Amino acid sequence: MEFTKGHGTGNDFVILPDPDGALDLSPDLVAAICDRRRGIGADGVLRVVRAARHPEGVALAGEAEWFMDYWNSDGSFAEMCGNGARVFVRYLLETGSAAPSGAALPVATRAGVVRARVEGEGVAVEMRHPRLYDTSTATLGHLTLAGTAVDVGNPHLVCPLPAGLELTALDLTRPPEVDTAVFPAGVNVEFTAPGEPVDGTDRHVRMRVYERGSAETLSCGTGACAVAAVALRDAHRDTGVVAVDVPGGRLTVTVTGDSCWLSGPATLVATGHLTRPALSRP
Ligand SMILES: N[C@@H](CCC[C@H](N)C(=O)O)C(=O)O
Repeated sequence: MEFTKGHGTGNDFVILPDPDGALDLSPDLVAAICDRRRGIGADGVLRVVRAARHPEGVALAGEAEWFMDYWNSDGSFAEMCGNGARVFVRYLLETGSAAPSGAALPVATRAGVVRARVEGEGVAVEMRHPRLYDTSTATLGHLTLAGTAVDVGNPHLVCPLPAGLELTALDLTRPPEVDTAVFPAGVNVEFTAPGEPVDGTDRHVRMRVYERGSAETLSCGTGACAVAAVALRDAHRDTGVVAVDVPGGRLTVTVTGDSCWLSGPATLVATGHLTRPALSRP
């Protein structure tokens, strides 16, 4: 099985080309591939399938040639992955699976079709417009934080830290406790703190994230969109440009009345051959 490894601001993925949807990918195999000691190691897997050849992509095949079949590192599915979509597009272009053009490139996902464009070294993806829909809490040990629930195709809970508490002080080695009545399918939890002003942006936020299905990651694109939407709401704005610093770098989110663009670096770092026996785990 051929693979490519790539990342967007440190959110890393194993990319598996499977144009005809012939690969027998299972949760166990995904978890084995993502294992950082016995496998290749990644936050998730991106299977590259023709939309027409994937059961969840076929209805979108008229709009997009390729379906991003995203899996979390524990072998669970997610509806959407913002950094994954940016790396997926980089892969399509670098392998010649899609032709570079002035027009935005459509990609089918479980959350619908997203459109992408190359911006120098980076890739920008037009995401679903974030929808703020509830309030809830996340608990880490003795610390309970209030937050805003945001739908970006997948679920998020954005929790600003109280003044005086630093992001580095949080222990994210364990999952935050969340209200399963509000988040029956689980949730990605972002912890945020304000950043210093950044030229060309309206807001600057720093964040750490505990991802559903992947634990703490260095970056989360949908999470950055959720964080930007909450930052703009808190500034009494509907639109604006927000710099979101994640442990793996900087993402920029541009929210207009009807669109939300996520941009940042997207890089391919290696290709190789995966042997299934080598992935067997005790
Ligand atoms: N890192 C991703 C989000 C991946 C999916 C998430 N863990 C979930 O289960 O919803 C991103 O960049 O958006």
